[in-house]
Amino acid sequence: MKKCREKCRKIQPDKNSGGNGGMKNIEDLIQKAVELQSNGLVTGQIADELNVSRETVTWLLTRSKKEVTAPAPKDISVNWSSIGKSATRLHYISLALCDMVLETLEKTNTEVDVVVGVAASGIPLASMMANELGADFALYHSRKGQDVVQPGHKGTISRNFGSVAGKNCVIVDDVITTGSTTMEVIEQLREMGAKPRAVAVLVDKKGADMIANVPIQSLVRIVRLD
Ligand SMILES: O=P(O)(O)OC[C@H]1O[C@H](OP(=O)(O)OP(=O)(O)O)[C@H](O)[C@@H]1O
Repeated sequence: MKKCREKCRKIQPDKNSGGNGGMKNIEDLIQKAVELQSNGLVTGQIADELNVSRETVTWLLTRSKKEVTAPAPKDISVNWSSIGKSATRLHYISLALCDMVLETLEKTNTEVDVVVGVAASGIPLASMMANELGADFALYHSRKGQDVVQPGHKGTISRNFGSVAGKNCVIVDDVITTGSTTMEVIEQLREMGAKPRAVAVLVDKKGADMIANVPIQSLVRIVRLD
């Protein structure tokens, strides 16, 4: 623990931001949405960047023009930059996710062959988890990361890293919002002959136990009461 504290002291607090990448309230979120829009990002990209729904982005951008009368959409903005900024913190979080995945896979006596990181935000955690589990690391580029998404376009496994065919896979991402990316990765891996066995994420905003028959493990699961 002393070693941990020594390492942790090296992590620099963000100036002017309270240490969480600068988004503390709705006004910060609005400002960030406007900034991303002026950098050329479209609604879906801003939504992914802020880990909120498209509807919320539309609301934030309208509100920035002081035009809004509608109440805010029911949504939760996820900012995990206090973890993502530090390899040390990512490492400890990846250990927790490994523990949760192993607990799930023990029930079916399944070994992990490959940890598949979903680009971009799933990559650092997946890489650290693969190291810890003694498994290969593979990288999945989702459809929505493509410049122009046409019907029939598929996501891809990067050839620079591990392959997945015939292997037990654990899929790692940062956040599940609608679950469409997770669904896509599972379906795509199955088409490639892989066996998706578990999904590990930091935050599951959908509150799902399973997606396409694959168990979901999350550090934090959001469950709406309304
Ligand atoms: O459950 P969903 O509604 O599909 O949304 C979740 C996905 O959206 C974000 O990915 P994005 O493609 O924006 O890439 P990023 O990792 O670079 O943020 C996030 O990292 C998940 O992969």
